[in-house]
Amino acid sequence: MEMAKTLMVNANCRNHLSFSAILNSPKNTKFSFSKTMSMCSSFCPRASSSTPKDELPARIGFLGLGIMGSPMAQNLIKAGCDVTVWNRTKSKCDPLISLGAKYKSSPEEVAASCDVTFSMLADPESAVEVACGNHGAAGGMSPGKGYVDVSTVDGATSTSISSRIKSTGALYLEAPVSGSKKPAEDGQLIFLTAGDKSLYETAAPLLDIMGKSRFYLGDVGNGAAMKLVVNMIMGSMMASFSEGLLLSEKVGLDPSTLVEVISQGAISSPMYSTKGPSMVQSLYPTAFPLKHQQKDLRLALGLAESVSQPTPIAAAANELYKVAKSRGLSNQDFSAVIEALKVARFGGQTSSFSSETRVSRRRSVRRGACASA
Ligand SMILES: NC(=O)C1=CN([C@@H]2O[C@H](COP(=O)(O)OP(=O)(O)OC[C@H]3O[C@@H](n4cnc5c(N)ncnc54)[C@H](OP(=O)(O)O)[C@@H]3O)[C@@H](O)[C@H]2O)C=CC1
Ligand SMILES: O=CC(=O)O
Repeated sequence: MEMAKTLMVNANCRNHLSFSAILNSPKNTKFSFSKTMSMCSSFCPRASSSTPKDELPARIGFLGLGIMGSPMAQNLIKAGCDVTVWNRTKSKCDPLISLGAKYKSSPEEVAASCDVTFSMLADPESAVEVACGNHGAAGGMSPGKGYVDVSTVDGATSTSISSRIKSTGALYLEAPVSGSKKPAEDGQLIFLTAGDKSLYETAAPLLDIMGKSRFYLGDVGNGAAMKLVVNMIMGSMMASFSEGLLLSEKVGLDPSTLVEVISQGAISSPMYSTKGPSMVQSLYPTAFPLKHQQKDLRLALGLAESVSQPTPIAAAANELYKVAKSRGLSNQDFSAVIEALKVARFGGQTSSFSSETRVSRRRSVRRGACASA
């Protein structure tokens, strides 16, 4: 078995089991880990020291080199991994090839030439296409290999990809990430994994290169569900923050001061502190595309529907993101959802946080207050 020659798993959890020992175990899916392993089976922070290069899976594939996939693959290359890349738009492979990555011209060829293949695709449709479509990764999978899908998709999609991959004898792990462009660049992602535990252990040193922590959540679907719940909350938070910024401005307050006030209190969040200042300037440099946030809300609402859980706040937020999409903001950062709340006026111009409008509005609010006093 190709993988077996290199795999010592999970320095982080202090378990040094070879991959061959795991796969050849009579109870493959229930191999007997030490108590230490069961203690850290749910949550593991990143290993404090880096895993020696010769303990990493030998050949790593990476499919999908968008905002997230590119820096994730780059971190693997920089850590000394042997990485083979593929992306639908080939030009996005070039910077990684110049860093030392190999290139194959289809997901199938990548999977055939690698031990563990990661995929980071836009949505359920592309995740299925790349895994199971014509010349998809499944065509190159076989026993001893693993497929780790880190895209944000719904549980049903993940389950169907899992079935196809496992029908080849390979292992499957869903591992969506929490954390955006900057955490991806800094190797600070949070992995929400579920599926084959032995592949989780094999992939752990790689996850630790790309992320700061990882959760193992059990059966396929649980990682997807956790990610959707997190992003449902995030989408609603951003919509609510947008309302607050615009309301503060309309009543004559400085939205930048609101951002500062929030940063010091109980609802402080890195998301508000990082995105707030640019939102005040009506700037939305893309880290997490708005179309993906709306996709996640749509999928989260489907998840809620499947268990009859009311989610009225998320449903309202979803409508707002749909409006933003219809205004051509799909590829802007999801903080551009604030634009959906700006009232059209002056021949179609929407309001903005220009200091001029802020000052004049503050004056007129004060005038109104005096007049009614
Ligand atoms: N950006 C973020 O902050 C975060 C994103 N995510 C999730 O990660 C995933 C990727 O996000 P991100 O990198 O931002 O997205 P991007 O839109 O930047 O990249 C999407 C990737 O999917 C590929 N793709 C899209 N459609 C197809 C298709 N039909 N066939 C093959 N490949 C396709 C794109 O290829 P091409 O280059 O050819 O278009 C590209 O590689 C999404 O599921 C997103 O929800 C999770 C956490 C954070
Ligand atoms: O999915 C987006 C994120 O920031 O996490």
